[in-house]
Amino acid sequence: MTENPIKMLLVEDEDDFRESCARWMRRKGHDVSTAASGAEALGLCEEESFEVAVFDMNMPGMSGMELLQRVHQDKIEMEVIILTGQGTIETAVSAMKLGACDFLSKPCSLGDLEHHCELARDRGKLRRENKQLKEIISRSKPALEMVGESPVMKHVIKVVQKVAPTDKPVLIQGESGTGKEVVARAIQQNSAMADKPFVTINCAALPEQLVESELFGHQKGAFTGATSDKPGLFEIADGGTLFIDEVGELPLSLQPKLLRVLEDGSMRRIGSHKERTVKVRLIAATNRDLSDEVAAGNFREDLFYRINVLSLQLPPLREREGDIDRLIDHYLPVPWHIDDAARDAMNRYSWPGNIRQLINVIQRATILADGNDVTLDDLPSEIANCTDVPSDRSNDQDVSANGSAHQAAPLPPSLKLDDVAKTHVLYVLDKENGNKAKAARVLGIHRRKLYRLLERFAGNECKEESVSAVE
Ligand SMILES: Nc1ncnc2c1ncn2[C@@H]1O[C@H](COP(=O)(O)OP(=O)(O)OP(=O)(O)O)[C@@H](O)[C@H]1O
Repeated sequence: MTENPIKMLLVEDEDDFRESCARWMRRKGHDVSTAASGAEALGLCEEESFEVAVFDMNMPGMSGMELLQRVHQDKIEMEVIILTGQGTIETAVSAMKLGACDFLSKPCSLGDLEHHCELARDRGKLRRENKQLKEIISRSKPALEMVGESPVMKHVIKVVQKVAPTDKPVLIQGESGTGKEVVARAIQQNSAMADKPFVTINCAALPEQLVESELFGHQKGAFTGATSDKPGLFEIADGGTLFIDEVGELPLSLQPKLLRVLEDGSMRRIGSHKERTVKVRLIAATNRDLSDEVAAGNFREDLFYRINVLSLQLPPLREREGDIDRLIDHYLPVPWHIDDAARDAMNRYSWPGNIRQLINVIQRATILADGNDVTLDDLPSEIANCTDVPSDRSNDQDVSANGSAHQAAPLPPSLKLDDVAKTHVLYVLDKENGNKAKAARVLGIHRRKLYRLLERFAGNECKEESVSAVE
């Protein structure tokens, strides 16, 4: 009995030959399905996936070659061996061109058939792994250095080291730009799955309809535009880690499907009846309070408990004592310097966009500065003119809405609230290079609310324009 059974499909119209091959392969421990025609074989391929298929070339109705063509067209993934009574070089070449991986002439010994099937299975496995690696390389970035020696960050690093070796789901919560993805990668790098896929998806960055197809894949024809079968990220991450960013944005309608795959690893591509099993460690992140979302009915309670087995709260940058200086030194390229006044201003500022914002400010400063010295003049005015006292030195300060110790300079009373909001929203959008999902996260509002605000601002502008035109 083999220790490594092949899941295979044998398509042969001659009943005796088909059944004797199948019996022999089953006795060897392989998982064999049989079909007496091409049409029957295609039906089976819709229900199940196979590692290897053996097609007889000469069958009434659909020939082995036509069947191979259909498999190729429908992008059914399996290794195909063609079996023929008249093994000519030309037929072999045509079959290979159509994607067959091997060719066997009848009569062949059953031992030969098994050997060729094993080779095909191994080749298919390598091909899939190769494809998977390419996907992962194109999606993933190298592990990033976690800068931070503040007591709160030392605590975070300790928790990361504790949770990483388990294969349990982890929920990372924290404001936008605090490094949730960096921490997710650190967890994966310190886990037993470090050399396995790390695949990411950001639910806020994708339209609702696309999230399901990205996560679970789809079958050809499942919806307009589904021109071929596509594996989902759960399949791509199989054996490794899936990082779902902004999990709070996951449409309510999709949440049962996520719960199911987390519970028993089973899932189906959109439009497919075929049940697939995956083993994936989930790391989810959110900049919202998910328990509030549960209370508001936007997030299923059972899913919340499922993903919140281990949780980690990332502190905002303003609460990381001493880390602003470390991050400035880390991100300021050699041979740049920053003067004390600029450094102090950066230490006073409350960084609503956290580390991401700090990196942008440094990049901007190195573009604007003369020579290699960053001064106050090279910082955005809200930082250069910031009069805040850093949170660690301001226990008796007022606490602003975003939790920072904040004493904002009063604005001229003549300003309308809408104008202030518009200026701030457009400023953040500009900072995020027009990326609305990111801007919404920095602003702490839902993406759809940002769209509504932008529409309103655009509407106001139109009204203003038409008013001045009338005037
Ligand atoms: N501890 C850290 N040390 C150095 N760089 C960091 C650290 N944490 C985050 N960064 C950098 O800050 C930027 C934002 O980090 P990241 O994308 O992980 O944040 P996030 O919390 O996932 O943001 P969002 O909620 O917007 O998705 C990245 O460029 C990342 O490399």
